[in-house]
Amino acid sequence: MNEVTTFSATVSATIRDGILVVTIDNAPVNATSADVRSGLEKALAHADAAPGIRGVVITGAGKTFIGGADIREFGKPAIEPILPVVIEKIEASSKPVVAALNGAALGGGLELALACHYRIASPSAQVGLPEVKLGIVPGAGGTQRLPRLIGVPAAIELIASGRIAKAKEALSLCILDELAETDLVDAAIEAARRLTGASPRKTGELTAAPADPTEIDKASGKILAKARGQKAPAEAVRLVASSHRPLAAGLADERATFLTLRDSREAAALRHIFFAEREASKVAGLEGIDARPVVTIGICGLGLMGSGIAVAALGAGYTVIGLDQSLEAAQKGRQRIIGLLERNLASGRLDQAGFEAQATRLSVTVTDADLAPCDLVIEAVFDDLTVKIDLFRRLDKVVRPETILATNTSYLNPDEIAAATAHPERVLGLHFFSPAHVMRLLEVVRCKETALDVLATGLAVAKRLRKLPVVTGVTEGFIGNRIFSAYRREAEYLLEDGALPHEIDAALEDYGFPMGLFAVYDMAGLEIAWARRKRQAAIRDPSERYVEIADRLCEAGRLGQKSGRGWYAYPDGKRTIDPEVTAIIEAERAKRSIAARSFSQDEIQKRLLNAMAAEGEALLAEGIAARASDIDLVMINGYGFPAYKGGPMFAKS
Ligand SMILES: CCCCCCCCCCCCC[C@H](O)CC(=O)SCCNC(=O)CCNC(=O)[C@H](O)C(C)(C)COP(=O)(O)OP(=O)(O)OC[C@H]1O[C@@H](n2cnc3c(N)ncnc32)[C@H](O)[C@@H]1OP(=O)(O)O
Ligand SMILES: NC(=O)c1ccc[n+]([C@@H]2O[C@H](COP(=O)([O-])OP(=O)(O)OC[C@H]3O[C@@H](n4cnc5c(N)ncnc54)[C@H](O)[C@@H]3O)[C@@H](O)[C@H]2O)c1
Repeated sequence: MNEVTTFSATVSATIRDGILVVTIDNAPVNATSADVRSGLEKALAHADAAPGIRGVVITGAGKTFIGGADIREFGKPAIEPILPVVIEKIEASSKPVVAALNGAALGGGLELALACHYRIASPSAQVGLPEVKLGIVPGAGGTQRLPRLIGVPAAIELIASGRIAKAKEALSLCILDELAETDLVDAAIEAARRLTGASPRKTGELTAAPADPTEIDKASGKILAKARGQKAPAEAVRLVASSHRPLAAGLADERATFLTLRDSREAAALRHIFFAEREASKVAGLEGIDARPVVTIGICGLGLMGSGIAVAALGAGYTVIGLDQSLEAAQKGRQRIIGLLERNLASGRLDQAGFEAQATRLSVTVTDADLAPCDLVIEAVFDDLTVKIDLFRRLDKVVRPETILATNTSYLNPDEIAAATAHPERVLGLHFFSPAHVMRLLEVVRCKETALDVLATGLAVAKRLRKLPVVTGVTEGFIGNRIFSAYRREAEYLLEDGALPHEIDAALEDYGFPMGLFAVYDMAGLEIAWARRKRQAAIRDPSERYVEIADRLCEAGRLGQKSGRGWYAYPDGKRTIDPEVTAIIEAERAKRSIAARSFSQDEIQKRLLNAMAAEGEALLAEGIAARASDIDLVMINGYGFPAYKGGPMFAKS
């Protein structure tokens, strides 16, 4: 058994065939924390001083090589040695240093590997510089070394997008030198021995050929357009595009840029979201509670939502049994689902074998009894309480006692649905967002009676569906639609008070929303909200301010884009300010004797953000939302709130 040398709590090494094999073991993702950096520095010094050591291999314990710098250290005083110093020592080593990527090499992890003299990876490894997703740029040489290896255009695309590349692509890009078909560390030791005595391959000594502006624009154009309003991607492009400079100058510029961005509000917001996403599935009281096994999912109602949910479930490996109310509807639903699978096949998201496997796991029926094998049944039938209650009572008779029943309702009360069944403890809400096979957000609705293991199962299914689950209590509209309603109400107050739809939409788009509220309304259609307002008219609180402008539009047949007119006119499909709408708004103001005034974009943004945050505070006070960051996740992932602003609760703080 080779003797183990410990250099720090998280860095140890053994010597094999004259090669020092250094292992980073810093759960959960081998982030380059201060202890890791210190251990690596000592290991390098040890190798340098030991005549019997001819080379070094650096690898990670567990399933990750290095998940990046330790994000939790950001915003705290730097602890020496800083990562760039460790990386420079690797590159300057007189003995060959080989990176053995046993898993993901991301951010600082890839930057460390780029400074090694050879990079070998397991076929399952992934590489990337995702720093822009945290509002920063690579700060340990990535913007300077990567283009020296793969060229400026390819480096711009990877760094400005922050995307992750699989091992095969990384090899083809020359980020990696070799894929280990056998034991990774054995192959890395062999590589280190081959490099012993040869002149070291120092990435930093390569020269990045200058790229011409057209190449730079081609590599960055779409990425920067999509990242509208964010600083980091543009800074990444600038740093990579100027990587033909001497290395020292490029590294200095990169570090200064990294530090500026790291301390920005945008980076703080994106770090907030990074950790919020991981917090959201941690529900108090579920520790040690096992989820029930789910293999077969029933989906009742194969319309817009049900078909999307079916595609998501098939893609996650579940068997799906779809039920609709007639053979025609069931067949139509099946066709809709197969059509979506065929789109995935055509786009390359699915290969032929995958398509056939998923299609084989789908069956549709009109017979309740065919749902007997289901471990979970999700209903997505008409949003009518009687229909849903009747369905759940029918399901009670055919599924097993441990089968979980979930409702996808947007606005009905899941507690009322649960109360109508024989086993309310097995009922919860799974509120998908449309299109259900695309949108990550999934509100997991905890009903009054929902059992803990049922809730745990909902979260486990959400994770397997690659959704972002956020637990909510029962209230009308749950977290997202309740805040959206408050935000819409405030926007309509602003209309009565003097603003116009295009001014409000411009203020929202200036803030970072991809599309303003009224433009979204026209796209979704005004009739659903109108029908709900008419249903609620009888129970509306007369003391509450109610704006009738939207009712006037609907009464005039202005139901949105599909009717050619809504909050805007759409001559030849182009959204256009419509004086008729302005006249309707002015008439409503006159009815209320409101003296209209103009509003600045800042005033509009503040009023709408305050309305969202106030409703969020109410949701927290009522115990509907467990934490403010959950509310931020819902508004970012379900309603277009710009992630780099952190969400309404973060923005308010
Ligand atoms: C005078 C001197 C002044 C100072 C000078 C300073 C000079 C400049 C120094 C520059 C140093 C920076 C260098 C570098 O360019 C910057 C970076 O590397 S930023 C980080 C980049 N990496 C990432 O963005 C990857 C983030 N992580 C992931 O994508 C995933 O976690 C994963 C690695 C793919 C693993 O995925 P999963 O297996 O699903 O695991 P989870 O995502 O659930 O995470 C598990 C657990 O780990 C926590 N975690 C993950 N990554 C990090 C991280 N990088 N830092 C800290 N913690 C991390 C995550 O929050 C989970 O925690 P838990 O919920 O379990 O508590
Ligand atoms: N549309 C959205 O954006 C959205 C978003 C989230 C949640 N939801 C909720 O999802 C549910 C379905 O919405 P949708 O937009 O998919 O509706 P839809 O009209 O597109 O589909 C409903 C489907 O249910 C079927 N159906 C109706 N009654 C049935 C019954 N008794 N048994 C079996 N099948 C029956 C219909 O034939 C139809 O195929 C609603 O509760 C809605 O609130 C909708």
